[in-house]
This record gives sequence, structure tokens and C-alpha cells, in this order.
Amino acid sequence: MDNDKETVAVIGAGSWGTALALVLADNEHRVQLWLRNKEQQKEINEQRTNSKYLPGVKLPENIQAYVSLEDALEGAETVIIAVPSEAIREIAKDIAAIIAKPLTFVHVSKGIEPDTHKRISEMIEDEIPSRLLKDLVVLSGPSHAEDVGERHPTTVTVSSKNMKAAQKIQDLFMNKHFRVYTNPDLIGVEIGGALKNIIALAAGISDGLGYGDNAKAALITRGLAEISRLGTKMGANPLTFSGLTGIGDLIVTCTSVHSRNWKAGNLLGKGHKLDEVLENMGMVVEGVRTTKAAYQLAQKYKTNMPITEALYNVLFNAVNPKDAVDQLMGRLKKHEMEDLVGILSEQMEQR
Ligand SMILES: NC(=O)C1=CN([C@@H]2O[C@H](COP(=O)(O)OP(=O)(O)OC[C@H]3O[C@@H](n4cnc5c(N)ncnc54)[C@H](OP(=O)(O)O)[C@@H]3O)[C@@H](O)[C@H]2O)C=CC1
Ligand SMILES: O=C(CO)COP(=O)(O)O
Repeated sequence: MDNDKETVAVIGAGSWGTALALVLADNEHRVQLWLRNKEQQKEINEQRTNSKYLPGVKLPENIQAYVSLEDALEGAETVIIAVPSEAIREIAKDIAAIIAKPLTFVHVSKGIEPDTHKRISEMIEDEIPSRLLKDLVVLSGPSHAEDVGERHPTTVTVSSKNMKAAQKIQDLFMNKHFRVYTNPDLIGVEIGGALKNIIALAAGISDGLGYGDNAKAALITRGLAEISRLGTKMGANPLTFSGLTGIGDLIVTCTSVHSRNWKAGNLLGKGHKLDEVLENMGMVVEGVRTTKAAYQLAQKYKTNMPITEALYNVLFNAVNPKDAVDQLMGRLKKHEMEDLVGILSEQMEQR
């Protein structure tokens, strides 16, 4: 493994930024972790814990927390952006105003922007001028911070327009607990990571309603079908959806009690209101915003996404979760492999 030691800035000390800082620190890099809360900074630097976002994990001395973005970026060649998708533009703009030379950026966020329908890498490209953007890499896959904090075996994928840069980030993070793959399909990797959160919210609702494993398996399988359908139309390689950033992340987020999206869905299924759920979570629930974006994208690309549509109605049109499930189950009968049938009949017609 090629692990040259370097100074890495991690922007965002939530659960994921902190867990990734730990991986980098285990690889003996010097980690400069940026956050906005002075109390949290003091706790990390003095007690070596981040009790709000990653309780029970001892952080090594080579992680230093900063509230000044300038200080966190000082001497860093690589910048990991680990804030919720809603904060990406603001943070990217702030970084661009500070740095003087091009740096490698890695984003680890999972979302799509409503209205613009931009992926995270596209939002970063909008905000950081190309002269300051050496390379841009995404890191995604089935990886709850809580498990990474325990150093449990975890696998993720990195992707970039420049695969040499992706390989460099693979080396930066890779260790015996954290295995990193590469995949050149940047669109597929970003779309899979973003859209699985919609299905995880739905799986949480299903569990909250007291429906069983059959319902969850159905949501995961048919969820993957609609993610692949939209993702392929947006330019992704369909094979990516059977990989870590597709089915892999869908499985972990729909089945883990650690998932913020599943937890929020679970409370909705139990009858709590969306505002109340989000207020009490204390951590980001990306699937809510992405449901809006995916609902708009389904219309734009004329793509059938019944689970996304049902969830959109629960979140934004006050449809009762049980009624939404009844509507999903009561739709017209259809062929399971409708996309495949469509492709095959087109091919037959062309012969
Ligand atoms: N948690 C996980 O296991 C994983 C998360 N992800 C993705 O990583 C991203 C971050 O998630 P996660 O770490 O869980 O989120 P958390 O809710 O745990 O933490 C969010 C962090 O971002 C900071 N933040 C929020 N808004 C702003 C803002 N406007 N400006 C600056 N900082 C801000 C928060 O700071 P403050 O405390 O001051 O509010 C906090 O440090 C998401 O896109 C998520 O989908 C991906 C894989 C795994
Ligand atoms: O993306 C994740 C795991 O891979 C985290 O999902 P949650 O935000 O639902 O916890």
C-alpha cells in the first residue's frame, strides 16, 4: 500500500468527517479538522472525543481541530469536504476565497440539489474556479460512521474524471479496516449514493408502520430498479448500481439502525410529523431534500419512480404513510422486468 504521509484538511466534523479523519489519522497523515463550534474544538483537542457526532471513539493526537478555515487549510494538499449537501456551495465558495494554489478536493456527501438537479461534484465545480481545482474525487459506498469509528471492516468506492487522482485518494484512505475500490463512472457513483437515501426513508417508514421483512426486501429491490432507471437516463453505467455505491449502500442504509434516513423514516411511519422528526434528529437527513430533486428529475426524464413519488407525497403533500403504501400496492399490474422487455422489443423492432 502506497501511503505517503501528508497534511489533509477535513472540512466538517460531523459523524462522517470525524470518522474519515480517524481513518486518515490511522494512516499517519496529519489531519486538520475544521468545525464551527469552539466547544467542540476544545473537546476534540483536549479530551480527544467528539461526543455529539461520534460518541465512544478516542481520536488520535494527529487530528487537530480548528475553527479557522484558513488554519485548517494551511499546508494541505488534499481537502475532504464532509458537510451536508445543503452546505456544499457555501463551504466551497469560502475555501475558494482562501486558497492560492490548486488543490485536490474529495467530497463524501450524498445528495442532489433540488431545482438545479446538480450532483455534488457539479456544485463544487460551480463554486471553485478551475485554476484552484486540481482534481475532484468522490468517495461513496456502504459506510456508516459508527462502524468506521469502531474500525469495523468497511468498503467504499472512489471516482473522478481523472482516475489517477482517484487512485491517489484510494491510497490515501486504504488500510486494513477500510478497503477502497475505484470506478470511473462518476455519475453512477454520485447518483447511487444520493438516491439510496430516498429508499432508506421509505424502508424506515415501512418498519415504523410495523410491516415486515417482505416489505423491506420489496422496497430495496424495486428501489434499486427505479434508481437504475433514472441513473441510466442521466448517463450512469447501469452496472454501477449493482456495486458498492448502488445495491451495497442501499442495503446498509435500509437495514441499519445507524442510518439517519432510516431512523427519520421510522419515526414518520410511527406517526410523527416531518418538522418534529428533523428538529429532533440532530444530524442531517439527506433523503428529504433529495426526494424533492429526484421527484423533479423523474418528471424531467419521464421516468417511472413510484416509490420516490409515494415518498414525495408523504413528505410534502401530507399523504398518510399507510395510504401511500396502499396506493403503491394497488397500482396496475405490470411485468417485473419492464425495462428489459422495453429494450428487447426495441431490438426486435430494429431487426
Ligand atoms: N454519517 C455517515 O455515516 C455518512 C454520511 N455521509 C454523508 O456525509 C455528509 C455529512 O453527513 P454527516 O457527517 O452524517 O452529517 P452530520 O449531521 O453528522 O454533521 C454535519 C456537519 O456539517 C456541519 N455543517 C452543517 N451545515 C453547515 C454549514 N452551513 N456550514 C458549515 N458546516 C456545516 C455541521 O456543523 P455544526 O455541528 O456546527 O452544525 C456538522 O459538523 C452527508 O451528505 C451524508 O449523506 C456519507 C457516508 C456516511
Ligand atoms: O450514507 C450512509 C451510509 O453509507 C449514511 O446514511 P445515513 O445518512 O442514512 O446515516
